[in-house]
Amino acid sequence: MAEVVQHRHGKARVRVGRVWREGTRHAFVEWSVSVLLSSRCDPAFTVGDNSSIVATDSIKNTVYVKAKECTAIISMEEFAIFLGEHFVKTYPQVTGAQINIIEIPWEPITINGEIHNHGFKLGKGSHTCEVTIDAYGSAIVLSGLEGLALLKTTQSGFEGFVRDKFTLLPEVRERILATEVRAVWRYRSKPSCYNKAFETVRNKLMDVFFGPPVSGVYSPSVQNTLYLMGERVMQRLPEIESIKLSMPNLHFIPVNMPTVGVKFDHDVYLPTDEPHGTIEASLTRKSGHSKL
Ligand SMILES: O=c1[nH]c(=O)c2[nH]c(=O)[nH]c2[nH]1
Repeated sequence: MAEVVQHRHGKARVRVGRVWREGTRHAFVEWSVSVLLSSRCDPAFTVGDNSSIVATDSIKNTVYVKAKECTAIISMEEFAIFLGEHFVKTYPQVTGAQINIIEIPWEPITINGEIHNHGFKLGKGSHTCEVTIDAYGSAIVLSGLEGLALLKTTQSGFEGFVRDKFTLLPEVRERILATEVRAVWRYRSKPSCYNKAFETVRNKLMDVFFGPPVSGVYSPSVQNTLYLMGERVMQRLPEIESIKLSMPNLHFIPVNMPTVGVKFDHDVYLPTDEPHGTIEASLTRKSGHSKL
C-alpha cells in the first residue's frame, strides 16, 4: 500500500487568441496557456474516486471564459493572476494553481509610418535565393521570402463556395485571416539591387494583404488575396518574370461555448496550425510561361 505524496493535474498549451476592438483600432494577443492545479483529490489516485477532480476539460474551458471576461486589454501576467485566483477561490479542494503562459510575439503593422488598425505580423521573414549557372555562365536567379506570418483581425470572409453533404463551414463576412507567406520569384533581368528588390517585394506583399492603415481592404478568400499580392509585385517590379506564392490558411476558430459563458462575439478564438488550408499559385507575365 503506497502513499501519494505529491500530485497535480491541469491542461497544457491551451491556445487562445483574444481581440479587443476599441472603435476601429484592434488590439490582439495570442497566448499558449498551461494550468496545473494542486488539489486535495488523493482518492482519485488511490481508489478511483473522481468526486473532487476539476476535469482538465473544464480547466481548458475556464481559460476561454476568463479570456472572454477580460473586456479590456490585459498583460499575460495579470491574466495569469486572474485565472489562478479563480481556481483557488472557486474550489475548496484546490490548494494552489501554477499558470504558465507564452505570448506569440504578434506586433502591429506599420505602413508608411502609420500604425495599421487591424494588421499584425510575426518577425520579418527570411530572404532566400537559388541561383543556377549553366556551362555558358548564364544564371537563373530565384529569390524568395519565407516565414512571414501575417494576421488581420477583420476585413476577411469566405462565402459562396460549394455546399454539399460534406460541408459544415458557415459562410462568413467577418473572420481572422492569418497566414505564413512563402514566395519565390524569378528575375527576367537583373534589378539594380537584389536586396532593394527583395524589400520592395516584401512591402508590396504586406501592403496588398493589409490594405490602407485605417480602412484595410476586404479579402473574399486567401485565393483572391494571394493573386492580388502576386499581381501587384509583378506590376511594381518589371524585372520579375514570375512569382509563386504559398499561403497556408492558419485557422482561428471562433470559441462559442454559450453553456459555460462564452458566446462568440468576434473576440475569443482558438488558433490552430494543424490542419491548415493550403493555398498556392504561380503567376507569370502574360507572354511567358512560369518556370518556377
Ligand atoms: O480563403 C479561404 N479559401 C478556401 O479555399 C477555404 N476553405 C476553407 O475551409 N476556408 C477557406 N478560406
